[in-house]
Parts: sequence; C-alpha cells; structure tokens
Amino acid sequence: MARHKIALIGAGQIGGTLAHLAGLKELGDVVLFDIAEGIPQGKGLDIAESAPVDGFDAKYKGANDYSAIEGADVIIVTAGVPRKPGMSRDDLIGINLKVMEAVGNGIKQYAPNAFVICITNPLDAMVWALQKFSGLKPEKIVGMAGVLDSARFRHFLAEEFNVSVKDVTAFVLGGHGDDMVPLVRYSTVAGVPLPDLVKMGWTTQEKLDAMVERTRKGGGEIVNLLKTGSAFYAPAASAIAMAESYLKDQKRVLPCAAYLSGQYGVNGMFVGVPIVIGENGVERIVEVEFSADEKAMFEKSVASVQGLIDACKQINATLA
Ligand SMILES: NC(=O)c1ccc[n+]([C@@H]2O[C@H](COP(=O)([O-])OP(=O)(O)OC[C@H]3O[C@@H](n4cnc5c(N)ncnc54)[C@H](O)[C@@H]3O)[C@@H](O)[C@H]2O)c1
Ligand SMILES: O=C(O)C[C@H](O)C(=O)O
Repeated sequence: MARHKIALIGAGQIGGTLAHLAGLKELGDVVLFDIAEGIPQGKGLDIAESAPVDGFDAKYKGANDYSAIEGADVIIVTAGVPRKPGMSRDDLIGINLKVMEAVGNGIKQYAPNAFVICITNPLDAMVWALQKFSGLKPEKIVGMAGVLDSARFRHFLAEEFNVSVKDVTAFVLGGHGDDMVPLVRYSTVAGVPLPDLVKMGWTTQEKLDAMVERTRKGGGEIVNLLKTGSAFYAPAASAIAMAESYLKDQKRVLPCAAYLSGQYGVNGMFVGVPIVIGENGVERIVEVEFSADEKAMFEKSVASVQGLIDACKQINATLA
C-alpha cells in the first residue's frame, strides 16, 4: 500500500515541527510548501537526515509551487503570520485573510479531496474563509484550537493535582479567543468532574478559576515569553493528533472548530465543539448540554467569531 501524502502549507515554526512529528509517527510522506525559497527544502532535508538516527521511513520534499501538494490526503495550513507581544490574534486578520485566499486557490486546484486542518489565526475566521476560498466540503475541513486549549488546561490541572496528564481530561469549546469556554463540568481527573474535586477538598474554587483564566490566556502567555512569535510545539502535536485520527480512522472525539449547520444554535460558522474524526472527516458533531452559565459563555464566544467573520466580509467582498 502506498504511503499517505501529507502536505504542510507554511514551513515556519509549526510547519517544521509538524513535519518532524509526521515522520517520527510514520504518518506518511511529507511535502513542505512555503513562499520563502529554501526554507521548506532546507527543513525537509534536515528532517530526512534525522530519519536514519530515529529509524523512521518517510520521504520529504520542499516546494514553492502548489503543484507539489497534488493528491495530498491531509493538508495542514499554518501559512501566514503569528502575533507578537502586545497584539491580539484578531490583529492578524487582514494579512492572513489574503494568505487564506492564495492557499484556498492552491487546494482547490491541486487537492480538492484532502482533509484540511487550518491552524492560521484568527483561527475560527480563517478556517471559515479557507472553506469559502477552497470550496472544500464542510466535513473535510476543520480548525485546530480546542485540542491545544484543552491540552493546556489538562497540563495546568495535572500540575495542580500532581497526577499524570494521562488521567486528566478536559474540553475547551467555543472560539479560539480569550473568551473561549473551558467546560469544568465536562473536565475530569480519572473520570471525576472538576466541581466534585472541589467539593472533595482536593483543590479550591479559587485555584480552579485561576486555571480556567490561565487557559483562556494560554496563547498570550507563550507569546510574551517567546517575544518573537507564538507557541508551536503543542499546536503541532495537537494538529498531528487530528490528522492521525483521520488517516487511521481512529474516530477520536476531539474539540475542533467545525462547520455548524444548526448544531448549538449556530449556522454557517466554524466554532470549537467536540467532533468525531474518522476516515470520512468530520463524522459526528457531538452536542453536549450546556447549563445556563455555559450557554451564555458559549454565545459570547460565538458572537466574537461572528464579529471576525463580518470583518472578513468587509475586507474581501467576494466573501459576503
Ligand atoms: N490555531 C492555533 O491554536 C494556533 C496556535 C499557534 C499558532 N497559530 C497560528 O499559526 C500561524 C503560523 O504560526 P507559526 O508559528 O508557524 O508562524 P511562522 O511565522 O513561523 O510560519 C509561518 C510561515 O508561513 C509562511 N507564509 C507566509 N505567507 C505565506 C503564503 N502566502 N503561502 C505560504 N506560506 C506563507 C511564512 O513564510 C512562514 O514560513 C500563525 O497565524 C499563528 O498565529 C495558531
Ligand atoms: O496565541 C497565539 O497567538 C497563538 C495560538 O493561537 C496559541 O493559542 O498559542
């Protein structure tokens, strides 16, 4: 059986990490595409030269021409610019929307049947625009944010409870902004919901609230530390988990920005919700019940995403 083909559009910090992880996990052969000449070729060659040491088989190709992505099974998009300290993700909208137009046209021409994972920020608006520009079926395109935001929450929880991250589950839904929705009722340690752990005295409500807030600001925390760009190890690991679920038909239940057509009362937008990813792409959108407070938080987050989509339509009239 031929190996899968994984195309990475954007060969920067996340793109390079994705390429390395895809090889280490033997997910398939990798094409790195970027507008910067030499970067995708250099990163591809460097990683290919690590393969004999780590003992994995994968072919690497760097390219500056979209024809190289032809026939890709999975495409992960990180093309664009990241934020720097003092900026919000939303400040990237103008420049990255133009990038999504070029990327969408490339996908439409060379890989219209791929499963596409968008990472570029502001995430929920960029994945929406990328779907419009590429014409991909809504079940074949998702945005990566919830897996990352949930992983951050899981890390903070595992540190607080001094337990293995493997025994901590978390669901962060909504848009990938500071008003994202970490759902404490649906987050657990060994299956015990977080509010019960507060009742048991294992942590306090104040500490839990602080972890929720730190999760919401998790991206900015890394930006302020790095100063030159944003997080890339955890974002790449998160997108690889999504790609692996598709390529291996794992049917994992992961929080991702998915196209909603009425679910959660939302129509025609991509917002972070739990979905099942299998060989058909988005195979199910899981509609969990919200309390009144959770519903209000989710609606506030959706309103922020709607504002970004409206801004995209203002910038590019073809999207209106
Ligand atoms: N969704 C998330 O959770 C999440 C997490 C982290 C970062 N991000 C976003 O991902 C994006 C990439 O982050 P990064 O750290 O890899 O940035 P980076 O600057 O290291 O890499 C971006 C790459 O995109 C390339 N590029 C720019 N315009 C292009 C175009 N038109 N076509 C092809 N390539 C193009 C650049 O040359 C660069 O190599 C940013 O927008 C960032 O905000 C999102
Ligand atoms: O915060 C950013 O700008 C990058 C990304 O969205 C993140 O959450 O790490």
